[in-house]
Amino acid sequence: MVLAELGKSINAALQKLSKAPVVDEALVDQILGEIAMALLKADVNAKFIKKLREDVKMEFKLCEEENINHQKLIQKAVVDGLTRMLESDRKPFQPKKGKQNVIMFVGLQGSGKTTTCTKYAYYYQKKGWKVALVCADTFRAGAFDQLKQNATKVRVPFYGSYTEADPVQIAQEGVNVFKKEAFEIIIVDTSGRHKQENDLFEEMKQVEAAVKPDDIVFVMDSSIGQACFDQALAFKKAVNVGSVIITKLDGHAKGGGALSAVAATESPIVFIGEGEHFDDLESFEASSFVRRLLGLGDINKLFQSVKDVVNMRDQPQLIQKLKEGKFSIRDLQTQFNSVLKLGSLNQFMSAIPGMGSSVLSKGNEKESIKRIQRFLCIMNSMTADELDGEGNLNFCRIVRIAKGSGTSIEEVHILLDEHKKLSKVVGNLAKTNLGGKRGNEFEQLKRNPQQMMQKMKGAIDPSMLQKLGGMDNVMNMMKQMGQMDGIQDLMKQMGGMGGMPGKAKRR
Ligand SMILES: Nc1nc2c(ncn2[C@@H]2O[C@H](COP(=O)(O)OP(=O)(O)OP(=O)(O)O)[C@@H](O)[C@H]2O)c(=O)[nH]1
Repeated sequence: MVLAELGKSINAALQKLSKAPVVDEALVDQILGEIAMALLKADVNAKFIKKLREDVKMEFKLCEEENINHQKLIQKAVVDGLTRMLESDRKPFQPKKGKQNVIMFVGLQGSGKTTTCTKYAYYYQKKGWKVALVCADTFRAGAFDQLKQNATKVRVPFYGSYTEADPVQIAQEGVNVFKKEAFEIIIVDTSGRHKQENDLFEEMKQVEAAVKPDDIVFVMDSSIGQACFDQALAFKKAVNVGSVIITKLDGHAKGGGALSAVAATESPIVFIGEGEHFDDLESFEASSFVRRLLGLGDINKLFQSVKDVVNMRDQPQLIQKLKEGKFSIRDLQTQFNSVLKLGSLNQFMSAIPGMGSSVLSKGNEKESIKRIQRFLCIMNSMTADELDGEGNLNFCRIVRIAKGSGTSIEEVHILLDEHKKLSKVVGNLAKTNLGGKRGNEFEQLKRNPQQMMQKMKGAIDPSMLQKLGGMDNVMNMMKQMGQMDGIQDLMKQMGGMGGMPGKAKRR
């Protein structure tokens, strides 16, 4: 069961609450049973599931008599329970600027340790840190070459040896060299090992003693399932693990093992790996993760992605057009090009409440990107008039565009339909004037949620409202947006991105 399926199963169980005429203890027990089954299938440890059931049940009992929305209450209790499971009491290690932070990576063979070391190096290098890599893996033939190639690709200095067989010596020498050169983050990649390999565990302890790391990161492959707990525990017992990185969450991972790793190591998850590229590393925040898992959307992440990629000063014309409710095929083309700049399309899509069902998010990440690329091919085959028009193309033109782009007539129709839907959303949002001439109106509305709700209800197409997860979800988005800086700019951007299935950008 992949993570998205876990989210779907939990949601399906929760939906029953909203359909039931009466929410009583028996129904709650049945729903919790279904959620427990879904979590078990996703490799979540039975002990945690039991605790979650107890917590949710207690929450329900406390409020059973009250006249409140029980579906919301239980959904919140499930979200909170899962979030608590994924959080550790221990604060994640934060490297200190201007200091020499030594980070040692440990993990099982093939867990993605070497790849993750490089991702970690690249992540900090992009943020302006002086980063270096040391290869202390003398166990696996080719490990040094792999790290060397990776380091070269991301232009991070590296240290290793083809001749020296003692990993402890290499680790120590490498760390000393980079410390002298005032590198701020020195990453030590160690040999991968199995739990049973006592010699290698001993070696890991010696490397730890030699380089005295500021943090030890345990890298765990999310697909190893229920074995996670024991494996993580074995590493924790051997060395002072301080952080966890879960890899391969993009694949057919069950994900539940992540919970076990947190419990066994008593250490926080700091990042998750979601692909083989060096920028497929995402900093981890438990509540965002759970909200995305359950398809509830994560508006903070959405805006961060938008802020990361979209420089609004570069798009004044687009913003002006959006204010006026205009959205041409060329605008769609601009947005699709931005989508491809974002780290991950599906991550971005999952941050938009209710957007999981869009044509652009169907299938896996690669399929979605491919679909966008094909849409871009279609748009590249259009004339300037067609790009700047409103998308009312006659059949002859559609046939010509399909032929010219090497796609099909059906695909051109799908693109035009998507564009039509989006233009409608943009038009409706413009009608609300959320980013328009009377900019202060939004400020006033923000202070009056009831009035805001009425305005939004009238302005948004009912089917789009459903896509956005209903009025409550939209209001939640509003609330979250209200707490953010540059809210009006972001609202304008939502006009451009909004409703727009798949506005991710690839860096
Ligand atoms: N899909 C996916 N693949 C990953 C991810 N992280 C690593 N991989 C792949 O997993 C495989 C093993 O990764 P390595 O980095 O070589 O693993 P390792 O733990 O260093 O291996 P040892 O040196 O043998 O211990 C490679 O093919 C990586 O490209 C991820 O987040 N997602």
